[in-house]
Amino acid sequence: MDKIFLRGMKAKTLIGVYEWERQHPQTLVLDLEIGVNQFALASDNINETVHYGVVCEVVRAHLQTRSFMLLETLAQDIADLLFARFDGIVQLDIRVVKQGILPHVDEVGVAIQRFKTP
Ligand SMILES: Nc1nc2c(c(=O)[nH]1)N=C([C@H](O)[C@@H](O)CO)CN2
Repeated sequence: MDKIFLRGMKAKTLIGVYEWERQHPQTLVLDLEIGVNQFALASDNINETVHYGVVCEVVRAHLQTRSFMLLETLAQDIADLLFARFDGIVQLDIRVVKQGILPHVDEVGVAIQRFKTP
C-alpha cells in the first residue's frame, strides 16, 4: 500500500465533555495517514490520486460545522467523512491531539486505524 500523509493540521471545532469546552471552539492538531492502492505513477495526474490539499480543506471545513464530546467520536467521524468523499482511500490512520489541556502534560489525544469496508 502507498501512503499520503498530512501532519500537524490545525482545525477548529467544538469539542469536550465539560461545560467550559462547550462555549468556544478549540484548535486541534490532526495527523492523517492515507493509504491508497499503488500510486498510478505512469499517469503523473493529480486526478488519479488523493489531493492532500482537498483533504485538508474538507476536514477543516467539516469540523467547523460539527460538535463532539469525545476525541474518539471525532476521529471516527473524520474516517467516515474521508472514506465517503474519496474513492481511492483504502486505509486511514488518524491521530487527534489537544494541546495544553491538562496540567503537566503537553498533549492528549487518540489514534485510530480504519480500513475501507467493501
Ligand atoms: N478518552 C478521552 N478522555 C477524555 C476526553 C476525550 O475526548 N477522550 N475528553 C476530556 C475532556 O474534554 C478534556 O479534554 C478536558 O479536560 C477528558 N477525558
